[in-house]
Amino acid sequence: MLVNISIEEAKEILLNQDIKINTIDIPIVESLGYVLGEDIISDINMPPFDRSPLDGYALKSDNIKDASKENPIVLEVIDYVPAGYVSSRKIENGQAIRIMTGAKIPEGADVIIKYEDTEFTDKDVKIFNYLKPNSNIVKMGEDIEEGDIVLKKGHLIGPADIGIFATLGRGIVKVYSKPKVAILATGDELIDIDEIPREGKIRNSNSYTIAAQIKRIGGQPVILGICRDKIEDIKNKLKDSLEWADMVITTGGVSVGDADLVKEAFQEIGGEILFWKVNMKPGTPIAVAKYGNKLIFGLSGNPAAASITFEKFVRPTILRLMGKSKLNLVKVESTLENEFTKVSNQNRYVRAITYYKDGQFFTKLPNKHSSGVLTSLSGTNSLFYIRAGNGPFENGDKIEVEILDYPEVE
Ligand SMILES: Nc1nc2c(c(=O)[nH]1)N[C@H]1C(S)=C(S)[C@@H](COP(=O)(O)OP(=O)(O)OC[C@H]3O[C@@H](n4cnc5c(N)ncnc54)[C@H](O)[C@@H]3O)O[C@H]1N2
Ligand code: MOO
Repeated sequence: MLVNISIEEAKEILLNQDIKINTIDIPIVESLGYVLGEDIISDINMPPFDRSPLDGYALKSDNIKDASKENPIVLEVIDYVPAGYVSSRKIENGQAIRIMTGAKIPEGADVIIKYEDTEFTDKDVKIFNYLKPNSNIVKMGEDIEEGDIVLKKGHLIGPADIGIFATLGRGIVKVYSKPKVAILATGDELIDIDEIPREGKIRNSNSYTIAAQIKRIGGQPVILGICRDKIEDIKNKLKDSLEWADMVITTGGVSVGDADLVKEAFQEIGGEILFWKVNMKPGTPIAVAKYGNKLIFGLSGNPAAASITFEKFVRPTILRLMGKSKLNLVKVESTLENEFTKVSNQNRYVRAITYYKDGQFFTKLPNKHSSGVLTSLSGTNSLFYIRAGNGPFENGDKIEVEILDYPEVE
C-alpha cells in the first residue's frame, strides 16, 4: 500500500486507473451538458441545395454586365419562389425570378440581387449594378457536407450541438452517462439532519455538501445515510452500494484512531488500496481503493478536508466517468486582498473567494481555516495552493488560484 504520497502522485495514480465508463441513448433535448459518446457523421449536405441568403431577384450575372444607375437593365419577372418551394421555370436571358431568403436558386440563375438595390413591378425588375457570378448564393454543403464528422465523440454538448442533431434528423444520441455516486457517512457521533443532537453527537453535513459538489459537476449523488463505526456495517453498506453505484465516497474513519475502520473495510470487501494519506492539508488521511473497475474514495470526516479532497481527487474521476477529458481546474493570477501569515510545513489548499473586477481577479481568504470548520467554505469558489514552506503572504501579493466555480463580476 502506498502511504504518504504527494498530490501529484495521487493524481497520477487516479488518472491511470481503468474505470468503467457507461454510455446511454437519450433524447437530444436532454443532452445539454453531456459528453457525446459517438461520432456524429452527416448523411446530408447542409444546405441541401444552393439557396438564396436574401429576399430579391435571381438572374443571370451575364445579363447585368452593363447595368448602372444611368442605364439600368430591365428584366422580365417570370416566377415567384418563396422558401420551401422550388420554381419549375428555368431562367433564360432577359429574365428574373423573385426569390425569398432560404429558397432554392432557380435553374439558370447565378446571382441574387437584393430588393433594396432594385426597382420592381409585378412584371419586371430594374437592376442598377453588376454583381459577379455566384454573388449572394449560398452553396449546397456550405455548412455541412455529406460524410463530414460534424461532432466528435468526447465533445461537450452545447445548445448549438442540439441544433446540429436536429438538422441531421437525430432525435436520440449516445452520451456518456452521469455517474451514480453513493455517499456514505461513517461515525458513531453522527445523527440525521432531522434529529436533535444529544451530548457528543453532531448532524451529518458531509453527505449533503458532497452531494451538492457532485451535482454541480453533473454527477448523480445518492445519499446512503449514516453508518456506525462497526466494520461489518461499513462492509455491508459498501458491498450493497457497489452493486449499482459507479463510485462510492465515504467520509470519516480514515485516520489512525481506534474507530478508523474504513480502510480495513475497503480491503476486507476485496478492494485494493491504491494509496492512503496524501501530503496536503486539509485532507491528509484520504484513502482510495479500487474495487473491480470502480473506485472507492475514503475522505476525511472533517468537513473542509472532505470538501477540498473531493475537488482535487474525486472531481476529476467523476469528470472522467462523464467522458470528459479536461480535468484540471483553471488557474488564474489574482491579487490577494488580505494577508495569510501561516507558514506551513505541509502543502496547503486555502479556501478562497475570487472575484473579477476591471479586468483583474482579486482573492479574499476567510479567517477560519481549520479542517473542521464548514462555514468558511461558504462562498468558496477557488483554492489558493501554498507549497510547503512558502509564505507568509501579504495584502496586494500576486498569487495563483484554482477556480472551482465561475467567479462573479463586480
Ligand atoms: N493521532 C492522529 N489523529 C489524527 C490525525 C493524525 O494524523 N494522527 N489526523 C487528523 C486529521 S489531519 C484529520 S483530517 C482527521 C481525519 O479523521 P477521519 O477521517 O478519521 O475523520 P473522523 O475522525 O471520523 O472525523 C473527523 C471530524 O469530522 C467530523 N465528521 C465526521 N463525519 C462527519 C459528517 N458526516 N458531517 C460532519 N462532520 C463530520 C467528526 O465528528 C470529527 O470531528 O483526523 C485527525 N486525527
Ligand atoms: O488533514 Mo486534516 O484534514 O488537516 O484535518
